[in-house]
Amino acid sequence: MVNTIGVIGLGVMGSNIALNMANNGEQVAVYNYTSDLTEKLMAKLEGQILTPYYELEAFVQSLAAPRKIFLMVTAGAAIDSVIQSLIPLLQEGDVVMDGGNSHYEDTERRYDELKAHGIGYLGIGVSGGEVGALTGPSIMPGGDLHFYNEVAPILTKIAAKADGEPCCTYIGPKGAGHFVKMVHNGIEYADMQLIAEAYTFLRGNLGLTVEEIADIFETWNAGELKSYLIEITTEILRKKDAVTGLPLVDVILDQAGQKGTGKWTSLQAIDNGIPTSIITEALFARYLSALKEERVQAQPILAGPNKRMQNLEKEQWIEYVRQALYMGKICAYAQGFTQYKMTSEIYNWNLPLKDIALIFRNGCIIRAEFLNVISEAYDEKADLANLLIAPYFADKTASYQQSLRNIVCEGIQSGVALPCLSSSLAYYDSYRTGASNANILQAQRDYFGAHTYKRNDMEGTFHTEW
Ligand SMILES: NC(=O)C1=CN([C@@H]2O[C@H](COP(=O)(O)OP(=O)(O)OC[C@H]3O[C@@H](n4cnc5c(N)ncnc54)[C@H](OP(=O)(O)O)[C@@H]3O)[C@@H](O)[C@H]2O)C=CC1
Ligand SMILES: O=C(CO)[C@H](O)[C@H](O)COP(=O)(O)O
Repeated sequence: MVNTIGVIGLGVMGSNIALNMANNGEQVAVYNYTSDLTEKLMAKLEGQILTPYYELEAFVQSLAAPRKIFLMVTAGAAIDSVIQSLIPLLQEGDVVMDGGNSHYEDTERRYDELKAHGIGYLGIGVSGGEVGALTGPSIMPGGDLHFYNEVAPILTKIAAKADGEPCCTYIGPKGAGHFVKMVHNGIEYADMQLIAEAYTFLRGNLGLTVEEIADIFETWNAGELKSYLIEITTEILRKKDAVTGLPLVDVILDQAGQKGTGKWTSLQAIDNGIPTSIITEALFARYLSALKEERVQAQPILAGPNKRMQNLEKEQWIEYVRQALYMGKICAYAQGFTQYKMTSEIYNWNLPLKDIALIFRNGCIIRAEFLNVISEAYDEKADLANLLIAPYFADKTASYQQSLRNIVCEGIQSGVALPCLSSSLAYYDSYRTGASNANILQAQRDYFGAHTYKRNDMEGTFHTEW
């Protein structure tokens, strides 16, 4: 049997990626290091042909040369372990692809190791969740272009399509693909948290029911906020708990999980001086949510504002929330794309920002109508410093900033935390401030540590005997 591609790791994502490949005409060999998942997958096949292997060597030998192997295993040590088992079985020219959420620096290390053996290594960001893996994810491949070109016919076939184009494009060398996926997830955290805050305001400050909010989200999803995350949140809000009959969201414990990619996004930004405050606030919101017991204990101890809740005019304030959410989203994506731009310059990756926006239009978790305007902004000016100053976004924020101010002020006055909406406004206001207060910081640093400062009226470095 000669298989055209092999998939290792048959969990949630790997089994569906393998089926997606088979549905697109590939002869797919599958292997999992424990046999249970392989048997489970083989039992649920509906006409698709996958060929299972229970020994790694037989799996590798079944593949046409040069071999193409797609890993979809738990990120971290498991990937290293699989790679170490594969190396003695592979030949020069074979290509190993890692489709998991690996840290891009791990990908660079693995790339170097496999390159020394003449084996190609592609770090491939895959987004779309369980369903996307089967029906078409967004795919972000990084590594050597000639190795990408060998697997591109398969990857582009299995990818989601937007306007008939595959949501898969070559991202850049070495770890660039996994880097782009990592920041995608950071943006995802911010987008999710912004939606959660809009929900909080509609529910708490406007007193709307979960069903009413579902209807509002459905309406929003027909306009400029149209996105997968708004769409699924509408469905989530409509779901009733089978046990209590309550909206399911009302019985879900308010402690958010996370698997690390959002944290890595913030750490990378902090390490490299990239301002991603909204993304990081979204991460911290998850961390604070995890302190459930402490929050419950603090609730009766800590005072809130004296001000009583205002009776807000609903229709008007629903529109403010919509505009505030859109504006928050613009600021969060501006931060994520700034992280792409600045990191691309650090590594000399030449990341294709316009194409990244294009491949995010379908398949991935942050897919949205909005990505069309982002791609247009980079089409007009490839070296745009920040999305906020692109004409479309400058006009939009000019129209919507007052709504964001209204919502943030009302949240502050009523004692409702809106960390990402507030952070969006602070980012917007800071970015549009030509003369900031960093002069005070520089003076303080020079006062206590003789760190010196620069002047805005003459060249040179100065120190004052304060
Ligand atoms: N779920 C999602 O929505 C998305 C996930 N991802 C990423 O894709 C990757 C896979 O995720 P997912 O399919 O959800 O995870 P699962 O937990 O469902 O699957 C993990 C797979 O890795 C295998 N595995 C675990 N440890 C080892 C090991 N030491 N050696 C060999 N194989 C091992 C597991 O085999 P066994 O069960 O037999 O141990 C299983 O096949 C992760 O990196 C994840 O972050 C990316 C995009 C979306
Ligand atoms: O990559 C993904 C989506 O794009 C995965 O679903 C990932 O697990 C999401 O991150 P987290 O679990 O930290 O919320």
